[in-house]
Amino acid sequence: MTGQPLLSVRDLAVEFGHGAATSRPVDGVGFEVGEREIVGIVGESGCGKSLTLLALLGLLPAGGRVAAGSITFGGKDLLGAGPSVLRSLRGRQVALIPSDAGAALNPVARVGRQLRLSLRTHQPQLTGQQRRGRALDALRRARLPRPEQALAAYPHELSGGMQQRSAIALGLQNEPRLLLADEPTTALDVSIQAEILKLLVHLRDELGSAIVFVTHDISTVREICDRVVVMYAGQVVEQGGVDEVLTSPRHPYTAALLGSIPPLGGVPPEQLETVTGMPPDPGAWPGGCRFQARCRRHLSLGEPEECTSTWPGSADGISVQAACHFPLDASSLEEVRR
Ligand SMILES: Nc1ncnc2c1ncn2[C@@H]1O[C@H](COP(=O)(O)OP(=O)(O)OP(=O)(O)O)[C@@H](O)[C@H]1O
Repeated sequence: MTGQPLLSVRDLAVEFGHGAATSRPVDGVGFEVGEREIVGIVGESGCGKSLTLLALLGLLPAGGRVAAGSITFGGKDLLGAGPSVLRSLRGRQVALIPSDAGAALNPVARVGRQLRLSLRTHQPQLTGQQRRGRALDALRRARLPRPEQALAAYPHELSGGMQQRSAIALGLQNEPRLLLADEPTTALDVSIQAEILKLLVHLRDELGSAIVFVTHDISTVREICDRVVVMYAGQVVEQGGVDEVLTSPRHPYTAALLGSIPPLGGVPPEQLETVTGMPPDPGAWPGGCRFQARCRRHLSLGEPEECTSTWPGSADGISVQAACHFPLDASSLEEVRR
């Protein structure tokens, strides 16, 4: 990344509960997003990806709080910003594309009305006719086949793919600088998933928006992202350029995730591996490296003491490139893959 990042997240921690019942599902997360970059956040279910995204928008679920860290967007401190500043940023400069468009769209309002209402909130200077024109443009940009009909439709009258495109239109119509997409394709058929991914890349190219893309599927990261942030048990365990991280992962967890998808352009192995075992619970993080109990490298090195005693964490609030005491190189990567 060159120049000032658009978004900088440092040492972010999210907590629930109090006293002995406190849990910290996001624990010291740090990464940056440059203008026009597509950054993928990837990891197994429950590792804290969605909470990280929601914390950026000040939209944590009830009972959740940011317990530490800083979030800077376009040079502005988001955590110190009051609710009115956050409200004006949300939707206008930062927009969220949810995983379940059906739930995100209002079921009792026509799509066109929802688009126009959001435009009225964020761009009150527009006339009614301009709002209608913008709404139609947004649906065209989101590649809805019959945008005029979609404007007049209720969400339930549209297919899942069309609903998701409408939700994307809602997110992009104010031309935000940053789009946050939380598993935007999980509810869709495989062929439609690929189209939506292509659409996101196209929107980045056309509107110049940066995108943070959350997924549990590392193969989609390979398709659309410039950089990747790999999360495990509330922390970032590896981050860097997609080509580098996905061809030469340095953290054993990234290598394990990659072992569960077919290799790019290569012959798929007879059996794809899954990461064996379960991640630890956010209310009881183990000391040292949290992946250690499932780590083949730790086992093959004779269970070194460092792995259980210290976390090779973050530098200056930004998580390190590979948070491992014994990062993989070409030969040890082969070893953990065998
Ligand atoms: N409202 C809540 N109250 C208490 N704990 C919560 C709450 N929401 C999430 N958590 C905890 O935070 C963990 C991380 O949640 P998060 O939704 O960020 O995971 P994720 O990586 O996005 O998973 P998924 O891919 O399944 O969406 C959960 O496993 C849960 O333990």
